[in-house]
Amino acid sequence: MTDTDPLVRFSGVRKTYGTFEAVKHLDLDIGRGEFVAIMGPSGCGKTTTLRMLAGLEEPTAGEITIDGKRMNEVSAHDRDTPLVWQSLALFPFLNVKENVEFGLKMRGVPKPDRHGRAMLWLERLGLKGFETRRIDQLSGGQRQRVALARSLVTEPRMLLLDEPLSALDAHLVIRMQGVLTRLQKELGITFVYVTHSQSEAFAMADRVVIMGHGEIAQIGKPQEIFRAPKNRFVAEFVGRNNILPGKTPGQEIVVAADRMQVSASDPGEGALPAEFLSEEFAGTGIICYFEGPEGVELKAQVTEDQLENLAPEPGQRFWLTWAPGAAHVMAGT
Ligand SMILES: Nc1ncnc2c1ncn2[C@@H]1O[C@H](COP(=O)(O)OP(=O)(O)OP(=O)(O)O)[C@@H](O)[C@H]1O
Repeated sequence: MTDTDPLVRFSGVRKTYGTFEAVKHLDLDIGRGEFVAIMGPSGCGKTTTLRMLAGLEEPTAGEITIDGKRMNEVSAHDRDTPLVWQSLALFPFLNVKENVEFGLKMRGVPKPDRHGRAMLWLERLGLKGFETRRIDQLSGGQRQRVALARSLVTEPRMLLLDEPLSALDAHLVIRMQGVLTRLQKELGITFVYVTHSQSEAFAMADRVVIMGHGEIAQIGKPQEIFRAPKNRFVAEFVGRNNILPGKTPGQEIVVAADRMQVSASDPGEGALPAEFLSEEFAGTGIICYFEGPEGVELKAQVTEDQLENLAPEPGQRFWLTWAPGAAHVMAGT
């Protein structure tokens, strides 16, 4: 094994429940120290994929290796792959420190050592002073940090996270995203993070795996997936994209909403006439929705100043244009 060999390899992995194929065929390498997010709509097989990596489900076919060793038959207990998930599963009858120490106790680490390591991780996660609190005396964000400390205290090579932030308020999600990315980079641990949230995946991951119907639809850096979706499924899932007919029959192009320009008068050839429908404030700008030719929905992101100048009224006619370089031709459906 060299450092450049992947830490994890899924080769032709399939998982069926009865006749239902939850994961059809998965080939995926995950590098050492990489932050990979697996994203996709509900039921696409992302949790099943993570559970197979954790050893909680056995693949029906194919092979999963960690560090080059076949893992298919290795139980969760005998793997170095703790899983953090939304429901946390902290022990309510143990206090904060006891929760963090639990994994070490199970591994027979002596008491003074346990104490020192638990305190170190509580401090790293900003939980100093909370050692003797009961779990029900903590906020959601604090509980999540206890869960992380509990998983990280055993210093695993890899941490698996299944929608760990989905129960938190929006402002806490942003803070926890910062905590997670900082920890991951500092520790150099591999993170495999399952989420249905594009903003979480794109904000944190080095690479994003988009899954649909038990298969990988695209793997790439967040920007690649956003700017160059491979097919309609990815383009629609990522959102804020316009999918338009290309120059040749059957071809489709994608233009991201932030690359669409809106004019109140017809700028000439190539402009798409569109009726204004509504607008939506979206943090980074304002998304304007239009109805284009043949009822197709179109989106353009504008600034507040632009919106003020356009002063669009529902039903009003506008023209949408984009620079030639802004259109990405999709490879397939
Ligand atoms: N134990 C099981 N028995 C039968 N079917 C299952 C089982 N576990 C999962 N499935 C099915 O497999 C498919 C994939 O499930 P999975 O939990 O991996 O999806 P997911 O992408 O994580 O979805 P979500 O975002 O809703 O959690 C779903 O259709 C689900 O109903």
